[in-house]
Amino acid sequence: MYYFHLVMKIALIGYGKMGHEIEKILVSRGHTIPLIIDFDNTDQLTAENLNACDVAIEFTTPATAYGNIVSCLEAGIPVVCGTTAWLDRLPEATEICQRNGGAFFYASNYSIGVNIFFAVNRQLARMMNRFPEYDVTLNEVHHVQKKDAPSGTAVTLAEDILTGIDRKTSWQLGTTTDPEKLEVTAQRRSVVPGIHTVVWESEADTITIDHTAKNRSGFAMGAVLAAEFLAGKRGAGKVYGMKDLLGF
Ligand SMILES: NC(=O)C1=CN([C@@H]2O[C@H](COP(=O)(O)OP(=O)(O)OC[C@H]3O[C@@H](n4cnc5c(N)ncnc54)[C@H](OP(=O)(O)O)[C@@H]3O)[C@@H](O)[C@H]2O)C=CC1
Ligand SMILES: O=C(O)C1=N[C@H](C(=O)O)C[C@H](O)C1
Repeated sequence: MYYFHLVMKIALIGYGKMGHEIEKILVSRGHTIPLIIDFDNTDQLTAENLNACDVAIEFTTPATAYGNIVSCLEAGIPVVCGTTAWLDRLPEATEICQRNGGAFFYASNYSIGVNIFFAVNRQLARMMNRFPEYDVTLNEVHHVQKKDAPSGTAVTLAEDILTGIDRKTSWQLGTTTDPEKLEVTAQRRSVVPGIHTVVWESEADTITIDHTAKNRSGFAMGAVLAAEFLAGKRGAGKVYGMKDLLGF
Protein backbone atom coordinates (compact mmCIF):
# COMPACT_ATOMS: atom_id res chain seq x y z
CA MET A 1 0.00 0.00 0.00
CA TYR A 2 2.89 2.37 0.71
CA TYR A 3 4.87 1.50 -2.43
CA PHE A 4 2.72 2.23 -5.50
CA HIS A 5 0.39 5.17 -5.99
CA LEU A 6 -0.73 7.54 -8.72
CA VAL A 7 0.64 11.06 -8.47
CA MET A 8 -2.28 13.46 -8.03
CA LYS A 9 -3.29 17.08 -7.75
CA ILE A 10 -4.78 17.60 -4.30
CA ALA A 11 -6.93 20.42 -2.92
CA LEU A 12 -6.22 21.03 0.77
CA ILE A 13 -9.23 22.48 2.59
CA GLY A 14 -8.11 23.62 6.05
CA TYR A 15 -4.52 24.71 6.49
CA GLY A 16 -4.10 24.36 10.25
CA LYS A 17 -2.21 21.70 12.20
CA MET A 18 -3.45 18.80 10.07
CA GLY A 19 -3.35 20.73 6.78
CA HIS A 20 0.35 21.48 7.29
CA GLU A 21 1.13 17.88 8.32
CA ILE A 22 -0.72 16.49 5.28
CA GLU A 23 1.10 18.92 2.97
CA LYS A 24 4.48 17.46 4.08
CA ILE A 25 3.36 13.91 3.25
CA LEU A 26 1.75 14.90 -0.07
CA VAL A 27 4.99 16.56 -1.19
CA SER A 28 7.10 13.60 -0.04
CA ARG A 29 4.91 11.29 -2.18
CA GLY A 30 5.16 13.46 -5.29
CA HIS A 31 1.66 14.95 -5.23
CA THR A 32 1.04 18.60 -6.06
CA ILE A 33 -1.31 21.01 -4.27
CA PRO A 34 -2.85 23.50 -6.71
CA LEU A 35 -5.44 24.75 -4.18
CA ILE A 36 -5.18 25.52 -0.46
CA ILE A 37 -8.28 26.90 1.30
CA ASP A 38 -8.19 28.29 4.82
CA PHE A 39 -10.48 30.60 6.83
CA ASP A 40 -9.27 33.72 4.96
CA ASN A 41 -9.84 32.62 1.31
CA THR A 42 -13.02 30.52 1.45
CA ASP A 43 -14.29 32.46 -1.61
CA GLN A 44 -11.73 30.44 -3.61
CA LEU A 45 -13.60 27.17 -2.90
CA THR A 46 -15.28 27.19 -6.33
CA ALA A 47 -16.22 24.33 -8.66
CA GLU A 48 -13.75 25.71 -11.19
CA ASN A 49 -10.83 25.69 -8.74
CA LEU A 50 -11.79 22.28 -7.34
CA ASN A 51 -11.94 20.82 -10.84
CA ALA A 52 -8.28 21.68 -11.34
CA CYS A 53 -7.64 18.95 -8.71
CA ASP A 54 -8.15 15.17 -8.58
CA VAL A 55 -9.16 14.85 -4.90
CA ALA A 56 -9.79 17.21 -1.96
CA ILE A 57 -8.69 16.62 1.64
CA GLU A 58 -10.77 18.46 4.26
CA PHE A 59 -9.62 19.07 7.86
CA THR A 60 -11.32 22.23 9.16
CA THR A 61 -13.80 22.76 11.99
CA PRO A 62 -17.02 21.09 13.16
CA ALA A 63 -19.01 24.13 11.96
CA THR A 64 -17.51 24.30 8.44
CA ALA A 65 -16.88 20.68 7.40
CA TYR A 66 -20.35 19.86 6.07
CA GLY A 67 -20.50 22.90 3.76
CA ASN A 68 -17.03 22.15 2.40
CA ILE A 69 -17.91 18.50 1.74
CA VAL A 70 -21.08 19.53 -0.12
CA SER A 71 -19.07 22.01 -2.23
CA CYS A 72 -16.72 19.20 -3.28
CA LEU A 73 -19.49 16.69 -3.98
CA GLU A 74 -21.48 19.20 -6.01
CA ALA A 75 -18.34 20.05 -8.00
CA GLY A 76 -17.89 16.31 -8.69
CA ILE A 77 -14.54 16.04 -6.90
CA PRO A 78 -13.81 13.08 -4.56
CA VAL A 79 -13.30 14.27 -0.99
CA VAL A 80 -11.54 12.85 2.09
CA CYS A 81 -12.77 14.41 5.33
CA GLY A 82 -11.16 14.06 8.77
CA THR A 83 -13.00 16.81 10.60
CA THR A 84 -14.86 15.57 13.68
CA ALA A 85 -18.12 16.54 15.43
CA TRP A 86 -20.34 17.24 12.39
CA LEU A 87 -21.67 13.69 11.94
CA ASP A 88 -25.31 14.58 12.69
CA ARG A 89 -25.20 15.70 9.03
CA LEU A 90 -23.56 12.51 7.67
CA PRO A 91 -26.91 11.15 6.37
CA GLU A 92 -27.40 14.35 4.31
CA ALA A 93 -23.82 14.20 3.01
CA THR A 94 -24.34 10.54 2.08
CA GLU A 95 -27.52 11.37 0.19
CA ILE A 96 -25.79 14.18 -1.74
CA CYS A 97 -22.86 11.88 -2.50
CA GLN A 98 -25.15 9.18 -3.89
CA ARG A 99 -27.29 11.65 -5.84
CA ASN A 100 -24.25 13.31 -7.45
CA GLY A 101 -22.36 10.10 -8.15
CA GLY A 102 -19.66 11.41 -5.81
CA ALA A 103 -16.90 9.71 -3.84
CA PHE A 104 -16.61 10.53 -0.15
CA PHE A 105 -14.21 9.10 2.46
CA TYR A 106 -14.73 9.69 6.17
CA ALA A 107 -12.86 8.44 9.25
CA SER A 108 -12.87 9.79 12.78
CA ASN A 109 -9.21 8.74 12.88
CA TYR A 110 -6.97 8.00 9.85
CA SER A 111 -4.04 6.57 11.83
CA ILE A 112 -3.37 2.93 10.96
CA GLY A 113 -2.36 2.32 14.59
CA VAL A 114 -5.68 3.69 15.82
CA ASN A 115 -7.57 1.52 13.33
CA ILE A 116 -5.74 -1.55 14.68
CA PHE A 117 -6.69 -0.30 18.16
CA PHE A 118 -10.35 0.01 16.98
CA ALA A 119 -10.26 -3.66 15.87
CA VAL A 120 -8.82 -4.76 19.24
CA ASN A 121 -11.47 -2.69 21.05
CA ARG A 122 -14.30 -4.32 19.04
CA GLN A 123 -12.93 -7.82 19.71
CA LEU A 124 -12.46 -7.16 23.44
CA ALA A 125 -16.00 -5.75 23.75
CA ARG A 126 -17.46 -8.84 22.03
CA MET A 127 -15.56 -11.10 24.48
CA MET A 128 -16.68 -9.04 27.49
CA ASN A 129 -20.36 -9.52 26.63
CA ARG A 130 -20.10 -12.88 28.44
CA PHE A 131 -18.49 -11.38 31.56
CA PRO A 132 -20.85 -8.90 33.27
CA GLU A 133 -18.53 -8.64 36.28
CA TYR A 134 -16.41 -6.20 34.21
CA ASP A 135 -17.45 -2.56 33.95
CA VAL A 136 -15.99 -0.41 31.17
CA THR A 137 -14.99 3.26 30.95
CA LEU A 138 -13.32 5.33 28.25
CA ASN A 139 -11.01 8.34 28.53
CA GLU A 140 -9.40 10.65 25.97
CA VAL A 141 -6.78 13.40 26.34
CA HIS A 142 -6.03 16.07 23.69
CA HIS A 143 -4.34 19.45 23.30
CA VAL A 144 -6.09 22.56 24.60
CA GLN A 145 -6.89 23.91 21.10
CA LYS A 146 -9.26 21.05 20.34
CA LYS A 147 -12.78 22.39 19.73
CA ASP A 148 -14.87 19.23 20.32
CA ALA A 149 -15.26 16.79 23.22
CA PRO A 150 -15.36 13.89 23.32
CA SER A 151 -13.04 13.31 20.37
CA GLY A 152 -14.42 11.68 17.23
CA THR A 153 -12.14 8.73 17.97
CA ALA A 154 -13.67 8.34 21.44
CA VAL A 155 -17.15 8.38 19.90
CA THR A 156 -16.14 5.58 17.50
CA LEU A 157 -14.65 3.55 20.39
CA ALA A 158 -17.78 4.12 22.50
CA GLU A 159 -20.17 3.13 19.71
CA ASP A 160 -18.14 -0.02 19.01
CA ILE A 161 -18.27 -0.97 22.72
CA LEU A 162 -22.06 -0.43 22.75
CA THR A 163 -22.38 -2.68 19.71
CA GLY A 164 -20.30 -5.38 21.42
CA ILE A 165 -21.99 -5.55 24.83
CA ASP A 166 -25.68 -5.75 25.74
CA ARG A 167 -25.42 -4.30 29.26
CA LYS A 168 -24.74 -0.68 28.18
CA THR A 169 -27.36 1.22 26.17
CA SER A 170 -25.70 4.61 25.57
CA TRP A 171 -22.57 6.60 26.30
CA GLN A 172 -22.35 9.77 28.40
CA LEU A 173 -19.72 12.50 28.48
CA GLY A 174 -18.65 12.87 32.13
CA THR A 175 -18.76 10.60 35.14
CA THR A 176 -21.83 8.46 35.80
CA THR A 177 -22.87 5.73 38.23
CA ASP A 178 -25.69 4.50 35.96
CA PRO A 179 -24.62 0.92 35.07
CA GLU A 180 -26.37 1.11 31.68
CA LYS A 181 -24.35 4.17 30.61
CA LEU A 182 -20.82 4.02 29.24
CA GLU A 183 -18.78 6.75 30.96
CA VAL A 184 -16.63 8.78 28.55
CA THR A 185 -14.31 11.38 30.04
CA ALA A 186 -12.22 13.98 28.21
CA GLN A 187 -9.26 16.08 29.34
CA ARG A 188 -7.59 18.98 27.52
CA ARG A 189 -3.87 19.34 28.31
CA SER A 190 -0.93 21.14 26.74
CA VAL A 191 -0.07 19.96 23.18
CA VAL A 192 -1.07 16.28 23.51
CA PRO A 193 -1.76 14.93 19.94
CA GLY A 194 -4.21 12.30 21.26
CA ILE A 195 -4.45 9.56 23.91
CA HIS A 196 -7.37 7.10 24.10
CA THR A 197 -7.77 4.59 26.93
CA VAL A 198 -10.40 1.88 27.45
CA VAL A 199 -10.51 0.31 30.93
CA TRP A 200 -12.37 -2.91 31.80
CA GLU A 201 -12.52 -3.38 35.56
CA SER A 202 -13.75 -6.23 37.80
CA GLU A 203 -13.25 -6.93 41.51
CA ALA A 204 -10.42 -9.26 40.55
CA ASP A 205 -8.45 -7.33 37.95
CA THR A 206 -8.19 -4.53 35.39
CA ILE A 207 -7.62 -4.78 31.65
CA THR A 208 -6.48 -1.55 29.98
CA ILE A 209 -5.93 -0.91 26.26
CA ASP A 210 -4.64 2.43 25.08
CA HIS A 211 -3.35 4.24 22.04
CA THR A 212 -0.99 7.23 22.26
CA ALA A 213 -0.25 9.31 19.17
CA LYS A 214 3.34 10.62 19.41
CA ASN A 215 2.63 13.28 16.76
CA ARG A 216 0.18 13.90 13.86
CA SER A 217 2.12 12.02 11.15
CA GLY A 218 0.01 8.85 11.46
CA PHE A 219 -3.26 10.76 11.00
CA ALA A 220 -1.84 12.60 8.00
CA MET A 221 -0.40 9.50 6.30
CA GLY A 222 -3.75 7.71 6.61
CA ALA A 223 -5.59 10.68 5.08
CA VAL A 224 -3.17 10.73 2.13
CA LEU A 225 -3.61 6.96 1.63
CA ALA A 226 -7.39 7.54 1.63
CA ALA A 227 -6.98 10.25 -1.04
CA GLU A 228 -4.89 7.87 -3.18
CA PHE A 229 -7.60 5.20 -2.67
CA LEU A 230 -10.27 7.64 -3.95
CA ALA A 231 -8.32 8.41 -7.13
CA GLY A 232 -10.18 5.83 -9.22
CA LYS A 233 -13.54 6.26 -7.49
CA ARG A 234 -14.84 9.40 -9.21
CA GLY A 235 -18.50 8.77 -10.12
CA ALA A 236 -18.91 5.85 -7.68
CA GLY A 237 -21.74 7.43 -5.65
CA LYS A 238 -20.33 5.82 -2.49
CA VAL A 239 -19.16 6.68 1.01
CA TYR A 240 -15.96 4.88 2.05
CA GLY A 241 -14.21 4.33 5.38
CA MET A 242 -11.03 2.80 6.77
CA LYS A 243 -12.49 -0.72 6.50
CA ASP A 244 -12.52 -0.25 2.70
CA LEU A 245 -8.92 0.94 2.74
CA LEU A 246 -7.41 -1.50 5.25
CA GLY A 247 -9.74 -4.49 4.97
CA PHE A 248 -10.57 -4.62 8.72
N1 LIG B 1 -9.72 12.09 11.41
C1 LIG B 1 -8.48 12.25 11.89
O1 LIG B 1 -7.60 11.37 11.76
C2 LIG B 1 -8.13 13.53 12.56
C3 LIG B 1 -9.08 14.48 12.69
N2 LIG B 1 -8.77 15.70 13.20
C4 LIG B 1 -9.83 16.68 13.18
O2 LIG B 1 -9.57 17.57 12.10
C5 LIG B 1 -10.07 18.87 12.39
C6 LIG B 1 -8.96 19.89 12.20
O3 LIG B 1 -7.94 19.65 13.12
P1 LIG B 1 -6.65 20.59 13.16
O4 LIG B 1 -5.99 20.69 11.85
O5 LIG B 1 -5.88 20.13 14.35
O6 LIG B 1 -7.35 22.01 13.49
P2 LIG B 1 -6.77 23.46 13.24
O7 LIG B 1 -7.65 24.39 14.01
O8 LIG B 1 -5.30 23.47 13.50
O9 LIG B 1 -6.98 23.68 11.67
C7 LIG B 1 -8.23 23.93 11.06
C8 LIG B 1 -8.02 25.03 10.05
O10 LIG B 1 -9.19 25.22 9.25
C9 LIG B 1 -9.40 26.62 9.14
N3 LIG B 1 -10.77 26.94 8.75
C10 LIG B 1 -11.80 27.43 9.49
N4 LIG B 1 -12.90 27.57 8.72
C11 LIG B 1 -12.57 27.17 7.48
C12 LIG B 1 -13.28 27.06 6.26
N5 LIG B 1 -14.57 27.40 6.15
N6 LIG B 1 -12.63 26.59 5.17
C13 LIG B 1 -11.33 26.24 5.24
N7 LIG B 1 -10.59 26.31 6.39
C14 LIG B 1 -11.21 26.77 7.48
C15 LIG B 1 -9.04 27.12 10.51
O11 LIG B 1 -8.90 28.53 10.57
P3 LIG B 1 -9.25 29.24 12.00
O12 LIG B 1 -8.24 28.69 12.96
O13 LIG B 1 -9.09 30.69 11.74
O14 LIG B 1 -10.66 28.84 12.34
C16 LIG B 1 -7.72 26.37 10.72
O15 LIG B 1 -6.64 27.01 10.08
C17 LIG B 1 -10.64 18.77 13.80
O16 LIG B 1 -12.03 18.51 13.72
C18 LIG B 1 -9.95 17.55 14.39
O17 LIG B 1 -10.70 16.92 15.39
C19 LIG B 1 -7.51 16.00 13.65
C20 LIG B 1 -6.53 15.06 13.57
C21 LIG B 1 -6.75 13.74 13.02
O1 LIG C 1 -8.35 17.31 17.18
C1 LIG C 1 -7.41 16.49 17.18
O2 LIG C 1 -6.23 16.82 17.39
C2 LIG C 1 -7.73 15.09 16.88
N1 LIG C 1 -8.94 14.80 16.49
C3 LIG C 1 -9.44 13.54 16.10
C4 LIG C 1 -10.56 13.13 17.03
O3 LIG C 1 -11.36 14.00 17.43
O4 LIG C 1 -10.67 11.95 17.33
C5 LIG C 1 -8.37 12.51 15.93
C6 LIG C 1 -7.19 12.64 16.84
O5 LIG C 1 -7.49 12.11 18.09
C7 LIG C 1 -6.67 14.07 16.94
